[in-house]
Amino acid sequence: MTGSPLGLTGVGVRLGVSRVVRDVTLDCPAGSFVGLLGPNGSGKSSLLRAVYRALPADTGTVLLDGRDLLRDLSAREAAQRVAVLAQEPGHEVGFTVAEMVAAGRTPHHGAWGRWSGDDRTIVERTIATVGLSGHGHRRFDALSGGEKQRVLLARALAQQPSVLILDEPTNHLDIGTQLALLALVRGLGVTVLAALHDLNLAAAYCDRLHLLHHGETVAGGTPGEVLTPAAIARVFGVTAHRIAHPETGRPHLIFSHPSSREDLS
Ligand SMILES: Nc1ncnc2c1ncn2[C@@H]1O[C@H](COP(=O)(O)OP(=O)(O)OP(=O)(O)O)[C@@H](O)[C@H]1O
Repeated sequence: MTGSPLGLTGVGVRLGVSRVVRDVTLDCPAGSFVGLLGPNGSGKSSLLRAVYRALPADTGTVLLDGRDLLRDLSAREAAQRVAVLAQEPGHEVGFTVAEMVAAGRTPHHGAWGRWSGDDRTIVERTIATVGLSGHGHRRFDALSGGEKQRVLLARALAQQPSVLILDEPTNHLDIGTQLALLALVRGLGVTVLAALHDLNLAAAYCDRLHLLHHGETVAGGTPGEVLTPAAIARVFGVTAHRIAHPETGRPHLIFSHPSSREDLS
């Protein structure tokens, strides 16, 4: 792999007797937004979990800033460099927004380490970045799902990671909040590897895409290269018509409903 912040080579994950990820190789160039696509059960979350070390990879290597993330970095070093925003907004109770975001600093000084002015500045800045200035005192458990995801994004950014991992971060969010969250992440310029379900959101926001099917990468490249009607039919079993988005020119898919598919045949 090159000097990219994150590079996976031949990564495989076994769960019980099942091989759920097989020989995945991909590269996340600095500042890029890389999307992982695939049907339910295709291995997206398992692959991401292997990258952030919540699951063991039984084959392959993951290089982070040139170091072997799975073997050479301590848990704390890995936590300093890889931040995760998962699909379910948290259910943590009793914490304020500021306390939740402050937890992102823990890997940098340990649970009982000294809290510095820099930490405070980083927390305030990341709360502002996600548009929640003035909300630091609010109770996290009283926020809407979209606000919670913004707080959890701020917590991830407060880690000042090399790489941000997103696992279906916009599930359960309304379309306006989905767009706002992805635009926010994209505008940060951080290196992102994200599992996404919505192919059109992936086309709109990702620089590169990798399509997983039964745990294997079946296509990789730009949205235009990956999101072909043939690949969509093969992997998702649906008919898609591709147009250019009228504003951005990026690929945009329109799906046939099963009845109209029958009409077409
Ligand atoms: N603990 C487990 N033991 C055995 N198999 C598992 C376990 N957890 C998940 N799997 C299987 O691993 C495969 C990959 O699941 P994974 O959650 O990684 O896919 P995904 O692409 O993220 O799916 P989704 O889009 O539904 O979230 C699935 O077939 C799933 O049933």
